[in-house]
Amino acid sequence: MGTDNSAGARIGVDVPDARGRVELDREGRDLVRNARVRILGVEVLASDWHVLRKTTYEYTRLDGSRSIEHRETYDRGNGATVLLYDLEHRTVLLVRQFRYPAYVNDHADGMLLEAPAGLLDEDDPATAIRREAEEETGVTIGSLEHVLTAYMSPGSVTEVLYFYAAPYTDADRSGRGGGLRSDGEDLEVTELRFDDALAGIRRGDIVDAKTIMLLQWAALEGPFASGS
Ligand SMILES: Nc1nc2c(ncn2[C@@H]2O[C@H](COP(=O)(O)OP(=O)(O)O[C@H]3O[C@H](CO)[C@@H](O)[C@H](O)[C@@H]3O)[C@@H](O)[C@H]2O)c(=O)[nH]1
Ligand SMILES: [Mg+2]
Repeated sequence: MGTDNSAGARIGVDVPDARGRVELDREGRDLVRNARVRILGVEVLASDWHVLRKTTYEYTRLDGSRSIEHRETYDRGNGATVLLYDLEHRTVLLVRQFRYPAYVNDHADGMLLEAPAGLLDEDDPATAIRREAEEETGVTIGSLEHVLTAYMSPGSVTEVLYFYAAPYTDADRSGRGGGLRSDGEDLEVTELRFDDALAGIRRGDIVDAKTIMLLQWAALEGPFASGS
């Protein structure tokens, strides 16, 4: 966390960071829902694109003893994702894109095959996923089904992800997709047979958690469940 040397002001706390944000250290200070947790302090470690905080709290353990704990949390807001499926042709529409965090952590080339997804920004989850599906795949979603909601990495990432499913046909593929070039996005829209996508999980070709969850949901109790 940088400081303004002249006044010792903290960027993103006392003075605006690059995105104009201040008081980023307020998040979580007023949490009282869990009587076993008493928030003692919140420190902003970084505020560039998203926000990394270090929170200190007193925790009452199961045996009644208390301990002081520190947790770093990466806050990039919440997100939404959708499985676009074509029942008649038994296909799904995924996007392939470069994911640096996977690349730096042993993925062969960082080109991950994923369900379309995006951050909510200021929108509600359903509005956000309609926008992202259009931007990333060119599909205009009609009916939309909420499937589940999950914390994807609750040990360190605050994000909650809203999962949806929606049918598509060729006629719904009005745009080109590919994402927003201005945001550095460069996505390849990929239509796969559903069974090939499932096999891709087994082979280790599909390694993105939200995509695996949606495909397994579709096989277990979604549009491609046996008997449906
Ligand atoms: N400059 C800059 N840009 C960033 C940074 N991190 C992300 N971006 C930009 O922020 C945008 C995020 O794109 P979205 O489509 O809104 O989000 P996403 O990365 O696809 O995230 C989705 O998938 C994630 C992984 O499963 C989910 O975590 C997330 O909730 C969402 O569903 C992209 O344009 C990306 O280039 C950063 O550190 N710096
Ligand atoms: Mg995206």
